[in-house]
Amino acid sequence: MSQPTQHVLLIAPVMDALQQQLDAHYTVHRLYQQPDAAAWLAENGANVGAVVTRGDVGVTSAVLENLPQVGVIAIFGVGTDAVDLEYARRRHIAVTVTAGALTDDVADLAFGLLLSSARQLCLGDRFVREGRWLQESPALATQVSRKRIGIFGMGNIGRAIARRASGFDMDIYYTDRQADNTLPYHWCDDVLSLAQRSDFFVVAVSGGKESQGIVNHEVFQALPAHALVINIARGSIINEPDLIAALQNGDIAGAGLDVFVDEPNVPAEFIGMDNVVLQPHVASATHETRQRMSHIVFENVQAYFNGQPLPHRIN
Ligand SMILES: NC(=O)c1ccc[n+]([C@@H]2O[C@H](COP(=O)([O-])OP(=O)(O)OC[C@H]3O[C@@H](n4cnc5c(N)ncnc54)[C@H](O)[C@@H]3O)[C@@H](O)[C@H]2O)c1
Ligand SMILES: O=C(O)[C@H](O)COP(=O)(O)O
Repeated sequence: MSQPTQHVLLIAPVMDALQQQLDAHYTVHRLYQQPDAAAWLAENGANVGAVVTRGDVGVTSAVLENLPQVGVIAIFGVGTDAVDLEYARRRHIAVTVTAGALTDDVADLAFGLLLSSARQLCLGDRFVREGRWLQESPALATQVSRKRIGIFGMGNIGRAIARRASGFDMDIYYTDRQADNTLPYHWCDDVLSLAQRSDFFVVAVSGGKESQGIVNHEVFQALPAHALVINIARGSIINEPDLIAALQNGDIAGAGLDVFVDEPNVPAEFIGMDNVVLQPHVASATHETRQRMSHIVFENVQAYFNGQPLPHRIN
């Protein structure tokens, strides 16, 4: 039986420690460093056994077309929206993710954004640094405890956000593809009815074609004017021009955003708004979690080349 080739194709940079570990065990090719990626793929693609990529970058089917022997796509992350899973299935290419490793950190950042937005932590910080406290009183902010939180997407991260919200005695509403009757939270039939019941509206649904732009003008109209919108999932889920308009028109009170449509480009309108808290897609970016994610990616690549079952396979 022929063994898979021991060549790894890295689509985008990942943690240095993971790159070093891959380099130590395999021949690693960095597609993002190739001046002519198409020419490189045509010449060398046949050798590649494993693809390593990030959730936000994925790998195109056009690249995979050039990799006839590839058997695994190991994603450093949980988002699969940048990989055509149907195509991978047809080609019998396994897909692995780092599920479980990042859930708590992402939920923590969602809550950090929620608290920062409601309690105006960034404005308070600026107020102290600029010495304005010496001359004026700080502004009042918005209470979080006992308010209503609407969670769009009750998957691993949505559930972890709900657990945190329980600690704040919040009233928890959610929607997803289907209700989970084992959950002690209020089910909403759709995203609009969720919006109507949300003081805080948190986007934790997966990205991809099905959810693209689903949080749009209609949703912003359904939200109360005091609502704050938090997004730690994917920029593509929110219609960004609609969100900007809703903020400009006062249809909602503010937003806390870790993800954007065209990262790392962030619309100038957001940058100019004091009621928007911005983060550079760092929800899983702690030393502990990124190490765990690296370990999982390596484990899967190693299992593949050793002909063993892949421990974190989803497709
Ligand atoms: N900001 C970050 O750094 C970061 C980190 C990790 C994950 N993420 C994003 O967060 C997303 C959620 O992660 P997770 O671990 O909770 O995933 P998950 O698969 O456990 O949960 C996703 C949930 O969304 C639901 N869903 C998907 N499409 C839907 C639709 N159209 N309508 C209603 N519900 C729908 C699914 O049923 C599922 O319950 C990921 O897909 C990823 O894109 C972002
Ligand atoms: O780098 C990223 O995109 C996140 O840290 C993790 O990826 P994900 O959002 O696809 O899970």
